[in-house]
Amino acid sequence: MKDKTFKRLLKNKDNKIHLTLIDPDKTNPEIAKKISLNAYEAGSDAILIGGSLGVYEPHLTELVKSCKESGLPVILFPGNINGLTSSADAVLFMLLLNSDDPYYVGGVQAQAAPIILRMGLETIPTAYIIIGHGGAAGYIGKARPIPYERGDIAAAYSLAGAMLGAKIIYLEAGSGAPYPIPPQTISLVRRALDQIEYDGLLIVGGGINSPESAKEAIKAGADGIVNGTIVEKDPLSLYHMIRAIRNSY
Ligand SMILES: CC(C)=CCC/C(C)=C/CC/C(C)=C/CC/C(C)=C/COP(=O)(O)OP(=O)(O)O
Ligand SMILES: O=P(O)(O)OC[C@@H](O)CO
Ligand SMILES: [Mg+2]
Repeated sequence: MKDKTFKRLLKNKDNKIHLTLIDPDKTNPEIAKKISLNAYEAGSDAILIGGSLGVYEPHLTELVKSCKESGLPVILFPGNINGLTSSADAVLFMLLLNSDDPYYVGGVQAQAAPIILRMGLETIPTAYIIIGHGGAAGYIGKARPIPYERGDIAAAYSLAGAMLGAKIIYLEAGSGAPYPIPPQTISLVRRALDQIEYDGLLIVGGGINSPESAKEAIKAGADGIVNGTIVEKDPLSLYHMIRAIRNSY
C-alpha cells in the first residue's frame, strides 16, 4: 500500500503537525490557492480538503489542483463518496467510530474502496471520533457525540481505533465548534494510547481559534491540530497558530 504522504507527516511528528482545512463548499480555487501558499509559508504540513455537505465536479478537482501549486501535500477529508478525486495525494480513509449509522462505520468505506483503488489514491486509515458540539460532521454523520469532559470514553474509542489499525486518531469537536476539546480529555486519550505504544498520530480539531488553545491541545498530548474556520476568516492567523504549537515546550 502507498504511504508516502502519511510518512511525510509522520516525519514531522516531533515538531508537531499542523493541518489546514479548506471546505470546497465555501472556497473557490483562487482563494484556495492563496490559503495554501500562505499555509506553506507559515509552515503548515498539509492541506485537508473536505466538508460535511456534498461537493461537485469539476470544482473539487480544480480546487485540489490549485492547492497543490503550493507544494504542500493535499489530503482529502471526505464527508461522503463525492469528496474523492484522483488529483489529491491521499485520502483520510475514515470510520466515524461513534456514529449510530452503519453507513458511516462500514457502508461508505465499501462504497469508496473500489473507487479509491481505481483512482490510485493513498489511503490513511483514520478513526474519526466526534466529541462535544460535533458541528455539521456530527449531525450529518449521525454521531452520538462523546460529552466534552468524558476523556475516559474518548480514550476507550481511541484505543479501539488504534487497535483496529488506524494510523490517525482524529478527535473532532466539529468545525466552528464553540469550544475546542478540553485539554484534560486529550490528556486521557494520550495516556491510553501511550499504554499501547501507539505509533500513529493523535490529531485534534474543531473550535481551535486561538494560539493559546492550539498550544493547550499540544501540551495535553496531541501530535497535531487542524484549523479551518479561523483560516477562512483570517489566513494570516496561521502564522500565530503554527508558532504556538511549535513553541509549546
Ligand atoms: C471513506 C469516505 C469516502 C468517506 C468517509 C465518510 C465518513 C466516515 C464521514 C463522517 C461524517 C462526516 C460528514 C464527516 C465530515 C468531516 C468534515 C470534512 C468536516 C469539515 O467541516 P464541515 O463539517 O464541512 O464544516 P462547516 O460546517 O464549517 O462547513
Ligand atoms: O473549522 P475548525 O473549527 O477549525 O475545525 C477544523 C476541523 O476539525 C473540522 O473538521
Ligand atoms: Mg462544510
